[in-house]
Amino acid sequence: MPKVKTVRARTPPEGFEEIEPTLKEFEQKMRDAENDPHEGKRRIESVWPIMRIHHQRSRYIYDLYYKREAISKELYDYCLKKKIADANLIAKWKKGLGTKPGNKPQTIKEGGAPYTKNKDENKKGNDDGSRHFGPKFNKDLGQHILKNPLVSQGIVDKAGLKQTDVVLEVGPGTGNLTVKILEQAKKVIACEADPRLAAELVKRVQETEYSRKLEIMNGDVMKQTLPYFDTNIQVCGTDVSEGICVASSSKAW
Ligand SMILES: C[S@@+](CC[C@H](N)C(=O)[O-])C[C@H]1O[C@@H](n2cnc3c(N)ncnc32)[C@H](O)[C@@H]1O
Repeated sequence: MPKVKTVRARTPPEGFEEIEPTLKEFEQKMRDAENDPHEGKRRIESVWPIMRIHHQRSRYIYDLYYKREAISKELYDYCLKKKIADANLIAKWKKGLGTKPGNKPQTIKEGGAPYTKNKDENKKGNDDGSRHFGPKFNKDLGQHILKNPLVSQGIVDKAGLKQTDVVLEVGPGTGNLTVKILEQAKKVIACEADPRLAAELVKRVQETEYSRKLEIMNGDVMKQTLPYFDTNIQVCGTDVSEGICVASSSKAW
């Protein structure tokens, strides 16, 4: 008698049951976002929340595997294969993983950033034992600093700021763009996730005529209760931007 071929659904790898409740929550949020009425909204406004959840779910898997080392390679691969996590997004984040031994560390060189003023004071050792000036960029936070003042000025000019505007700047870094905004606006609320850079920005502006116009919020913008603002300016290199657009859209956008 010929053998009866049975098709068995592949059971998820071990550990899946631990992440399943969170994945179900994401699934529910995604369904809610998809079913949200779209009337009266621009297409991009309807898509933002969906993209945001898509990013968050991929980030969850990425963090579990690469940062927290909490899931196996098998489970990670399964999540990619089942499109629970977006392989393209993860490839992008992986490129920004911190300094690996042997990689050349990046430093902040831009003029005006206080790191370069006193090189001896700022000398720091790297993971690989080499020396460099200033703190390392945290590429996970998309830290690429605007170096060309003409570019910063161009961004501010394009924003068409009024002297009465309260501007929310997300990710001011060391403040190259912030100082240009401060020249044009009534007030800048700058929200920076990296406390080292926020501290540099404080130092840079204190004792200048702009210090009273600048309010610095320390931390992830997505976790803040944002005060009122008229305009949002951001040069953000991370996946938070869609979320911030959503946060901003309820105000001035
Ligand atoms: C591309 S850099 C831009 C720095 C600065 N705006 C400039 O143009 O020179 C992005 C900045 O956003 C900050 N950042 C990234 N994610 C953030 C978040 N979720 N909340 C607040 N700041 C964030 C980073 O620490 C970094 O300083």
